[in-house]
Amino acid sequence: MKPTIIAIVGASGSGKTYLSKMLQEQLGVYLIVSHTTRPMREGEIEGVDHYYIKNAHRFGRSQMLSYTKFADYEYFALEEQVPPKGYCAYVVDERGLRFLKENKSHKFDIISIRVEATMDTLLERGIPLCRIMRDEDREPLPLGYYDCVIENNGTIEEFDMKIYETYKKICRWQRQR
Ligand SMILES: Nc1ncnc2c1ncn2[C@@H]1O[C@H](COP(=O)(O)OP(=O)(O)OP(=O)(O)O)[C@@H](O)[C@H]1O
Repeated sequence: MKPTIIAIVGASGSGKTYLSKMLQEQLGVYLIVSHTTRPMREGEIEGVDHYYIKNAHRFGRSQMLSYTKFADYEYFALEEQVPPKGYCAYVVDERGLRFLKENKSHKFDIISIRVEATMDTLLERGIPLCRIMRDEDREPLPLGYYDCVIENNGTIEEFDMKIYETYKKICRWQRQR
């Protein structure tokens, strides 16, 4: 069986990082850490949140699992970061997900999760407006494009529960393949 990549997509501040850390820490899913040319934000850690690099030139496109340019910064992961079997989680944007599905489906099973949060929710959680506005650069995909959609407008406990249920569903699908 091919390795399964759980690709996580959502607006800035919607809860993608939280979801990926839940999968990693509570459910033992391997997490693919992206490389990025974006500067490190306060509180972020090299190798945990991203690998922070000056430019992507020394990495060939053929080595890349997925590549995207977002708000003038490059983001990518390498194919060699995918474990040889089992599940891994990967936070990507819409362009990255399309690239993955179109170019890597012969090597990996790609299951996408969309995290949805309203503008009111993002503002209530204190997500800075500049982070929300950056999302204008995104190329939205219809909700039907995703395998799973998680609405994250409630409490963190509700989100935890939805994450757990979604992961169980993905495991069930993969067992039945
Ligand atoms: N249901 C929730 N209730 C309260 N806080 C939440 C909930 N979901 C996520 N958060 C918090 O909202 C903040 C933003 O979440 P997170 O960092 O996971 O977003 P993100 O989608 O990864 O954002 P970005 O793309 O900008 O990195 C975090 O502090 C997270 O802990």
